[in-house]
Amino acid sequence: MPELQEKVVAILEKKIKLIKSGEDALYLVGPIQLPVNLDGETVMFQWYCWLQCKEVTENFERIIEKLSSVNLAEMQQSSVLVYGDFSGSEEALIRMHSICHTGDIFGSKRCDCGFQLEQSLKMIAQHGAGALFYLANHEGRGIGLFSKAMAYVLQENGFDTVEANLGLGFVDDSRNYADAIEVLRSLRSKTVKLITNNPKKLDALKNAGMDVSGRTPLWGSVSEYNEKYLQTKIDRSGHLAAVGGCPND
Ligand SMILES: Nc1nc2c(ncn2[C@@H]2O[C@H](COP(=O)(O)OP(=O)(O)OP(=O)(O)O)[C@@H](O)[C@H]2O)c(=O)[nH]1
Repeated sequence: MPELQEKVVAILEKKIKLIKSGEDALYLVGPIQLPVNLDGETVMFQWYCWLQCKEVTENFERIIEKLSSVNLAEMQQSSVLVYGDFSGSEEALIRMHSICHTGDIFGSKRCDCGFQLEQSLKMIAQHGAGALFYLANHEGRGIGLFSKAMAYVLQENGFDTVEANLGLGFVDDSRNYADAIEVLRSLRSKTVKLITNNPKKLDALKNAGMDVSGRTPLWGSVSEYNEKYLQTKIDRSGHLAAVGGCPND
């Protein structure tokens, strides 16, 4: 093996972990220090990214070798930002955040995603220990970005968010949390509290056998742009309204 490659493998081997997920492998790389700007303050998170692969091996050299020939930029990879003593602390707050190109990146006010992303990082840091999973294959509640654009066109023509997904031949919500749960399991075995208004996320964790102590709701402010979207979440998607309604609260 050429000297440069040997050096690369020696460094990376110490930072890669194999996690089995059914028949497949999840390769988790990290922790990597990530200084994040939260309201002008620099908050240090530990960042991990994972890759799902058919090949299950602890010979990480093989995985590293393959990277440059697989066009990973054309695919989606998810990651997690961890704060504090995540494995050891008694109480940890977690957020399973579904990617939202328009809300998280552009700051669109049609949804509450950008607000929830920033706010949950602040809540985790304030709490002292926790993790935000950024789930990159969840765009549009699982329909993908192009289809979400189509759904937005339908919404501009009177459809609500659920009708738009159904009208395009999708189910309302096809998100899967299995990978993220495996990664969570590898980082923490103690109880977690979930930041969400969505009971399906709680169920996904509980059904996978995770020890979930409850949830912390997170609603932003209502505006003329997101009013219908937020109301549809409560009326049709089963989200728990800001006041009452959740036995875990
Ligand atoms: N199909 C569709 N997806 C949307 C729309 N607006 C936001 N999203 C996606 O919805 C996902 C976020 O889901 P939400 O239902 O807002 O919230 P949640 O994640 O289920 O629940 P919380 O944990 O309470 O935030 C992200 O993947 C967004 O890309 C929309 O109008 N149509």
